[in-house]
Amino acid sequence: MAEMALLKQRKQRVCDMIDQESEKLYVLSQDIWKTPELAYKEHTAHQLLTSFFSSRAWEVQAHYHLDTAFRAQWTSEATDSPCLHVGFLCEYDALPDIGHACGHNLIAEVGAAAALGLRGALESVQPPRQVKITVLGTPAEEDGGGKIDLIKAGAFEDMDVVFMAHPAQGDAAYLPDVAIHDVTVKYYGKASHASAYPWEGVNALDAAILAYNNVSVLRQQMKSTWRVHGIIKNGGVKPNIIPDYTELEFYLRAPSLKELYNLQAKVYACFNSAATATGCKVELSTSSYDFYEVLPNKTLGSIYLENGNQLGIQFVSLDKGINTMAGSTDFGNVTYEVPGLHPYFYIGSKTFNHTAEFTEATGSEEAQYYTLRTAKSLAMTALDVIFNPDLLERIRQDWKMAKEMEDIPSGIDKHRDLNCRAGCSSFHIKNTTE
Ligand SMILES: NCCCC[C@H](NC(=O)CCCN)C(=O)O
Repeated sequence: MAEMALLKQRKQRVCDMIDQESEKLYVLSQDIWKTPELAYKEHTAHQLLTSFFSSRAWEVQAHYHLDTAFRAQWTSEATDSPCLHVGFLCEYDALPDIGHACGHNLIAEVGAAAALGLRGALESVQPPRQVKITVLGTPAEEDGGGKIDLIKAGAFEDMDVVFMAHPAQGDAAYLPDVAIHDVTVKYYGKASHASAYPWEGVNALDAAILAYNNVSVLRQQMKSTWRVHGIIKNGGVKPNIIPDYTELEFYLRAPSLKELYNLQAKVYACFNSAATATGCKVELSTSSYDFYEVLPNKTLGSIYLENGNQLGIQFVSLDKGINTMAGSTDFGNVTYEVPGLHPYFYIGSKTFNHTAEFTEATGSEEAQYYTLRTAKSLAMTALDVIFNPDLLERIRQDWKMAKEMEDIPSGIDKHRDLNCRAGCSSFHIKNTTE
């Protein structure tokens, strides 16, 4: 009973600590929201966040493996037991033209607030074992996948559990974020005067249209959980010049890597056959890592639900979920490295991510109550893991089982691109350290 009472006290300390910092946390997320920056170019956000932690006596490493990534760390007083390492992730990249329409400014705030709250609780009571808290600033979720660069740099190697949370239309401990593969399709033909001697041309726009229509007819054979969506970025320059170059961009998604690989082969056949039919050359390339699906962790999810319920969160269940199909996130790749939890949280608006209306909602004061409540729930979940060693063992068991369910197709070098196996001619990651 005493232990329970103590834990309750510590959780209250988490909430008090976050409430004490609410003003500064709001300013932090507002300043990020007001200066939307794209993937790998989040220089202002990086500066705001590193200053935020440096001014609170965290050990900060700016430009951590990436120009706009950072690491902030705090370790409790040393005891003789092995250290337990908890990670909180901050995202802060915006979308082109519509700013923070996915609320990554609030993701950063949640990560910062949860870390402050957990540290506050641990400083007020000596934990039974040494605890290290790491806040990782992970740029470029919307385009490229900064977390994967950090995985490859070893940033997650000794973490025991990692948390973040994402704004949405309701609260859910887990949504099935799916695996994704991006591909850019370039067709090369031969220009000619479209009226005088069209027969001399090789029409790259015909190839693009055929490719798009090939995918459209493929849809009737696609599983309902697969997604293929794309745009034509370049369709030619003038009607009287047979296009000698066209460019398309597609995202392919599936609930698992195995299915993504299967889907990719089918869609690549659509692109290649359009080249054959028109006599064009085709080049398939990507500038983003493949994101893996987010592996669920039942134990972490149930602890989070308990803590969220204590704070009055009304969770939606998957069957009545806000949306049983989520998007994709490079947090999925992180869950293959370390047990993780990536809940969704209501921000006071039913508008949809990636819309101008959601941008307004993520910059609103109303979002703050929900954002801080989510941070409290995450930090309280971390406290449960720290003070109940059995939980960590169960979390690890869940993680091992989830990974075994989705053994990555053999021969795929983890966190490289599936393209290597499916005929993609080039794979170049936009990486500011190059
Ligand atoms: N390489 C493209 C990645 C697109 C990621 C993008 N992510 C989000 O919208 C955040 C969803 C959070 N689960 C997507 O289109 O899914």
